[in-house]
Amino acid sequence: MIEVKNLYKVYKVGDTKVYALNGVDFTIYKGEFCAIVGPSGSGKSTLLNMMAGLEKPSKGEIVIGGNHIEKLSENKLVAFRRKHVGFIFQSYNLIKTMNATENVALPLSFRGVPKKIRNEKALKYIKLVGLEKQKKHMANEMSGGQQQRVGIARALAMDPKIIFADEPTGNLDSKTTKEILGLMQKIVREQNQTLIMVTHDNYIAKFADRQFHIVDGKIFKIEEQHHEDTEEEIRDEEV
Ligand SMILES: Nc1ncnc2c1ncn2[C@@H]1O[C@H](COP(=O)(O)OP(=O)(O)OP(=O)(O)O)[C@@H](O)[C@H]1O
Repeated sequence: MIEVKNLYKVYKVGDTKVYALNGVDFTIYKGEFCAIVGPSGSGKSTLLNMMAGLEKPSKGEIVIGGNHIEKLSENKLVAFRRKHVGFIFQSYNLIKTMNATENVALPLSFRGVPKKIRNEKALKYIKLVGLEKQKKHMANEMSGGQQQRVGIARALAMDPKIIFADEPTGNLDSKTTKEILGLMQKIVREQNQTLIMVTHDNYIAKFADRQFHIVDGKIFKIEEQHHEDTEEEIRDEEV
């Protein structure tokens, strides 16, 4: 699904060069839930932004579904993101004066989907994330965990090939964090979606099928997680 080859991103700060990405290589397969995990400043957001086509690499290749996205023009990148990519943010970014279902339906209206179809679709995904009872609740009448479920439903309703999540549970308590990560695992499995999550937290990264550990702009370890074992481990650990 995504091939990253020999990827570099160098920022110039005054006279010095910051190597935010320093030769990154990996492949992510369709249907995988991957975590990019590393400390603050290690290059996680830079890597995510590059894979999502939000920033251009200094060197290297990013091939998504056969397309070299580092070679696309800005207009083509916008079209690529609209068609293939979904985002889940830490801060949810919901419209406060709209209810849960309307928030999920909104991006579909930008795509020109007729009202009846977008409402049906929005409701389907609201149900999938377990919010049927709250479907008419305004965004600001919901808990953080419920708002993040709406954020997940909103990303999924666009049928993206790839979903990027940047610290998606950053504002949530430990119980809700587990619920949201469990939901993300379940959805990736059921819908055969590809999900890439960025986090600084090793515990959170364990919910992914594979973890890419990054430090100083380099991937130094790729770890596979067998979730039958993880559940035990996770139960024993503090969040
Ligand atoms: N626009 C920029 N200009 C200059 N340096 C940048 C820029 N963006 C990022 N950097 C530098 O690149 C490195 C990687 O930053 P990045 O934001 O990717 O790290 P991160 O792992 O996502 O950190 P955090 O967890 O704190 O968000 C850091 O040293 C940062 O200071």
